[in-house]
Amino acid sequence: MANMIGQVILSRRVFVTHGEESNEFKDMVVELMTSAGFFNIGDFIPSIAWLDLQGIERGMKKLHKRFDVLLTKMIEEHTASAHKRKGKPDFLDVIVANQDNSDGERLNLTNIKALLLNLFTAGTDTSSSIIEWALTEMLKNPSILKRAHDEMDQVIGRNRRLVEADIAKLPYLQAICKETMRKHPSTPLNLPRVSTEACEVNGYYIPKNTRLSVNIWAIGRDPDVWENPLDFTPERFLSGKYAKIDPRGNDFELSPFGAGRRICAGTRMGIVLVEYILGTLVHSFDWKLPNGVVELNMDEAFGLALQKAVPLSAMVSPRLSLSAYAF
Ligand code: HEM
Repeated sequence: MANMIGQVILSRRVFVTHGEESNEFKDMVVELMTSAGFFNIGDFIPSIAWLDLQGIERGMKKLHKRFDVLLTKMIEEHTASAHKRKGKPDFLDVIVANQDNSDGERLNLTNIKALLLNLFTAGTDTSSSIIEWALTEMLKNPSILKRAHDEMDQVIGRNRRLVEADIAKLPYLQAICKETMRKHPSTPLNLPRVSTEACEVNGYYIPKNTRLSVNIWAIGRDPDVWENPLDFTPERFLSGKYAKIDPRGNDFELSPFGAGRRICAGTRMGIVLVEYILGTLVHSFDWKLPNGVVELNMDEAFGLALQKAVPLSAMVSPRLSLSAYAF
């Protein structure tokens, strides 16, 4: 995931091999997302915030230093290879070229590092957790996996891998992604908001400066909105009353990317990443539970992102012709 975002932002994979560095990066993102979701007493009783009773601030500062080393290296390497991208600028080239905007404000190195950190962290853990939950649900419901395979065999066949252009012809795959975003939204409480004015919502008075969270997770499981909300039923998005519901911020029943002015900046990219990577994994492999495992653990771990408490383990075997796996 980080490598795909790296291609867009920096024109290169950020981790060349599956080694220590990429594992460390994943652990750092998970730590950041988990710490960001902690209930920090100091946020609610500001007079004792300086005590940092739970050590959350201390931990975040340590993590910040580790991210800083990684981002500094990425930016230095990008600057050194600028000559190779003449006429083909990437995201970071465009940002650097526009550091001085017309309002007289300047984007400094810290701002640019913060932006990269934001994109890498917001884009990786969110997308990968949806893919992991989708595979888990399919292993739990083999008829869904079979229907997805049948659709892919018809549209793509078994002699090549899925390409992005296939996705538009795979409505069942799209429905699986939507159903996963409904039941397992990767950012369950969205990002917090603060009310700039006092207001009333559904009869509740909300004073000015109140910190508010929208519980996307609960909305996705609300029986007043969804029939059998605890079931995993992608078919609900193929026909009938839910068919037109779209996750891109206009239908509030399903808003895994948030909504409004601060909606996820990577909504379109997130959807494509999830559909493409999940589609490729499902199309390319048969998926089975490891020998001896009969029941899947569906527990959720609390944090800013909704991780599986126990990572998915599965057995995969190839299902395409051998040549389809060649690079
Ligand atoms: C399936 C994948 C993703 C999901 C479910 C997701 C979800 C979210 C959510 C719920 C928010 C908060 C929105 C709000 O406050 O209303 C958010 C913010 C954000 N996301 Fe994503 N995201 C995903 C992928 C990505 C990707 C791929 C990128 C970029 C590479 C990205 C970049 C961002 C950024 C920069 C913000 C902050 C926007 C702001 O506050 O202005 N996200 N995302």
